[in-house]
Amino acid sequence: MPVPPARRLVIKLGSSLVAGEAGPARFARDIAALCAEGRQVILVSSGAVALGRRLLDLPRNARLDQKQAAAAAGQPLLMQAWRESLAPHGLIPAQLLLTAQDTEQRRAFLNARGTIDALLKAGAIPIVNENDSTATAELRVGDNDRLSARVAQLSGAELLVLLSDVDGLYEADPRRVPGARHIDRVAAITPEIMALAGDSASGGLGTGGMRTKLEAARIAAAAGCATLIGSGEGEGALGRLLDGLARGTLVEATGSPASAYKAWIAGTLAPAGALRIDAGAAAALARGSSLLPSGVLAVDGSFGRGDCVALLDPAGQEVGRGLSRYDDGETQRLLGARGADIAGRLGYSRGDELIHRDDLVLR
Ligand SMILES: Nc1ncnc2c1ncn2[C@@H]1O[C@H](COP(=O)(O)OP(=O)(O)O)[C@@H](O)[C@H]1O
Ligand SMILES: N[C@@H](CCC(=O)OP(=O)(O)O)C(=O)O
Repeated sequence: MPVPPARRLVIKLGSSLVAGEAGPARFARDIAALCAEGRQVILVSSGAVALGRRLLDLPRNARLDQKQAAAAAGQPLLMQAWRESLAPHGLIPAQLLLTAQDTEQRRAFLNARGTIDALLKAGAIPIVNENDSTATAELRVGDNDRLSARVAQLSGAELLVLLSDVDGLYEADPRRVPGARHIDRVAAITPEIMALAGDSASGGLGTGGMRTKLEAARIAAAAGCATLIGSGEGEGALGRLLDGLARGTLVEATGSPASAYKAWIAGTLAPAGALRIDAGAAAALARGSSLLPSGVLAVDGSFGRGDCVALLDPAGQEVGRGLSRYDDGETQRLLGARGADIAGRLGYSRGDELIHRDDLVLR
């Protein structure tokens, strides 16, 4: 099965793989090989609850508060296991504990995105888990399949790999129906496809089963990211899956991460304010440039960093919209400034552009 090439990948590893006997060490060689090829790898690792439950001797059917306690005790063990696995390959793990809010609220989303970008630039491997110990019932994503899809969305990944104890989607749970047929490729997550998926049956370690994997694939697809569901069992499983040597289920993406991100800016956001720009700036934007402070004449409305603002030309026509790097007060102080003046005027700089071209959509 040909696997789409991806520069940035999110790889999610289920509890049964990470907190089981073999631990995460068997993935390290394949992760190192991906990095050596110049690919950017973000891991979403489950396992904190299972490891902590063992350490604290809590029952399998623990209450929510006991699971939260288990996650608090297990998370350091999980990171220790990853550190010991990655260090021999010269790789540095970095922990990110996210809540649902971090992936849904725009400012938190952009913050998490910035941190992941900075970690990848510094050569580290971001290892994400949900912040289980403090997330309340209403604020939880609840399973790492969906969390990993949110991470794929916020990091602009092209491929989400869901590694589990099963080599993809079957027409029925193969643990319950031994002769069930394997499905190689899914063009879209329709209700008929969703109906094939059952809950977790992996001896009580996993959360969500195939259902949450398909929900994750649907979120990822809408963000322009394909999903590959496969087995992570055995040495070299990740490499074999990505090389098309082991079977899995590929769920296709709709469009690209960049087009999905721009559609999100253009369609889902109501602008919080507006920037009146001059004719030169409007022409530069049409040529594909970012918006610099020197082309902005006036600031309307009240907006924060990361908020969406409309861009109005001298005739008052909206020529586009984008996410502002500076809030309304900062933007006001930057009117007419050149890049080099920004730090002088504000005492700091978040970059020369008011709106970077990647965060900008023209009408
Ligand atoms: N249609 C299906 N195809 C494949 N697996 C299924 C299906 N329905 C339910 N499952 C179950 O989903 C399990 C994988 O999910 P889960 O136990 O949550 O794993 P993980 O911990 O890796 O997230 C499989 O072991 C399998 O028993
Ligand atoms: N955040 C939890 C994992 C939740 C979860 O989705 O588990 P799994 O189905 O094994 O990927 C933990 O670290 O134990």
